[in-house]
Amino acid sequence: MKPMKEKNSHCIDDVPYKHYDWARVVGQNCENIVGYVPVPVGIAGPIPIDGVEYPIPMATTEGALLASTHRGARAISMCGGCHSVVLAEGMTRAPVVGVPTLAEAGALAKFVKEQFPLIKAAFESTTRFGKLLELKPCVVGRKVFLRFRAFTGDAMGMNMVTKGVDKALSVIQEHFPKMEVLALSGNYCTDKKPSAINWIEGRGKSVVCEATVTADVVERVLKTSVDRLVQLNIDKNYIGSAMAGSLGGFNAQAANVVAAVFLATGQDPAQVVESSTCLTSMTKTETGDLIISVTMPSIEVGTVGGGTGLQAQHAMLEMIGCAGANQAQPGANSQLLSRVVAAGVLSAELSLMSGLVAGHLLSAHMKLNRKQH
Ligand SMILES: CC(C)(COP(=O)([O-])OP(=O)([O-])OC[C@H]1O[C@@H](n2cnc3c(N)ncnc32)[C@H](O)[C@@H]1OP(=O)([O-])[O-])[C@@H](O)C(=O)NCCC(=O)NCCSC(=O)C[C@@](C)(O)CC(=O)[O-]
Ligand SMILES: NC(=O)C1=CN([C@@H]2O[C@H](COP(=O)(O)OP(=O)(O)OC[C@H]3O[C@@H](n4cnc5c(N)ncnc54)[C@H](OP(=O)(O)O)[C@@H]3O)[C@@H](O)[C@H]2O)C=CC1
Repeated sequence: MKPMKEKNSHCIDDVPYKHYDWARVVGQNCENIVGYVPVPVGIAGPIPIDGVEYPIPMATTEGALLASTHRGARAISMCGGCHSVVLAEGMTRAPVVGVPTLAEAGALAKFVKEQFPLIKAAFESTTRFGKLLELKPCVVGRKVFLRFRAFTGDAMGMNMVTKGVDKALSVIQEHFPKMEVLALSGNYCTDKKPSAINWIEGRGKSVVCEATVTADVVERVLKTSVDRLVQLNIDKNYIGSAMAGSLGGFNAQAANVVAAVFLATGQDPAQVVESSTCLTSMTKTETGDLIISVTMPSIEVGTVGGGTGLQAQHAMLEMIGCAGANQAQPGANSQLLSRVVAAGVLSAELSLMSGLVAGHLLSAHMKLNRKQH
């Protein structure tokens, strides 16, 4: 396959297109191709996560972001690393269907709960790896939203789940012949939009990551104090975000790391919306050290499918040690990637919050994020 370079060459001469594996791209990743847009990629860390060191690959054009994440990772590493827990996982898809009466809407909601095994079997007949975990109905007048939640192994799972849902709906329709599928996605999923449902119930991987950073390292590496960090976390990430009416934005810069790791590892960049919802917590221990954690209920990542098979993105996943499908334990690779994302966010939160307390944000960005003319 040759890209459409010649056709549009009057305006896209500077867009590179050579030396790219187009055969892999076509039919999976892009249409109307004119080339590719190179984005610089760097590596923060490594950072020990649950006793093993991992690099954090990040693609970005924001100078100071890698330096900041690296500093946070270094401070955490000096104190023994971080710990993570994947609390839950499950990709969701919620079609909206219409029925002729409210009574039928109620009956449908009851049916999907009572006949879950039947629906699960239909869903799982479409995939080797997908496992339907839950089906939550939401009745609004004569419309019913059906939020399917499934384990998707090492895939992020949107195609997989949508395929399974389509099949499940055809089985439900046999029992509700007047049911009309209005759309395979009814926004109650919720994919690529801010929503309280993902923040409260989770989507993709729900991960918490924590580290204890000694007061000495806070002072030497981060140039601030535990007390000042804890206080700013309350003022900025809790009170400031509350006053702004924030939805899952109780953090300083989670989206910075999520976006950069997503680009570097072939994730769907639009899912940064919900994947970067995060609450950053900071407390002081009895011995005066800092406990910092990030709680991230909807990290949507995969190590197979999407852009994860592209050469450079695959190489980044290989470097972490989670490329492709985990044959021994499907899902273990994508879980590891979600923990690396959370550890990167933890590092960046620690460093930016320290930079803000110390008054270094502007000077760091003037030095690393703007060319001196
Ligand atoms: C820039 C630093 C790290 C300097 O930090 P520093 O403490 O002055 O630097 P240092 O020279 O003393 O070095 C300390 C460690 O930082 C790292 N480090 C230091 N410099 C580099 C570098 N050039 N390249 C790579 N790593 C670097 C490195 O790990 C080093 O240790 P070493 O390994 O040398 O022993 C610090 O001032 C900082 O982190 N500032 C905050 C900047 C930041 O977080 N920017 C992120 C984007 S802000 C944004 O987009 C979101 C925002 C702000 O709008 C959100 C909001 O509303 O809050
Ligand atoms: N359809 C939609 O509505 C949306 C699609 N997307 C896009 O969907 C794509 C991602 O979809 P996704 O389903 O993740 O990927 P793919 O569509 O690439 O499908 C991945 C498939 O890989 C197979 N597979 C092999 N090994 C494993 C393993 N260990 N674990 C899991 N699956 C394995 C599975 O096949 P099998 O199931 O046959 O067993 C799985 O369905 C991205 O490009 C994203 O941008 C994003 C948002 C919405």
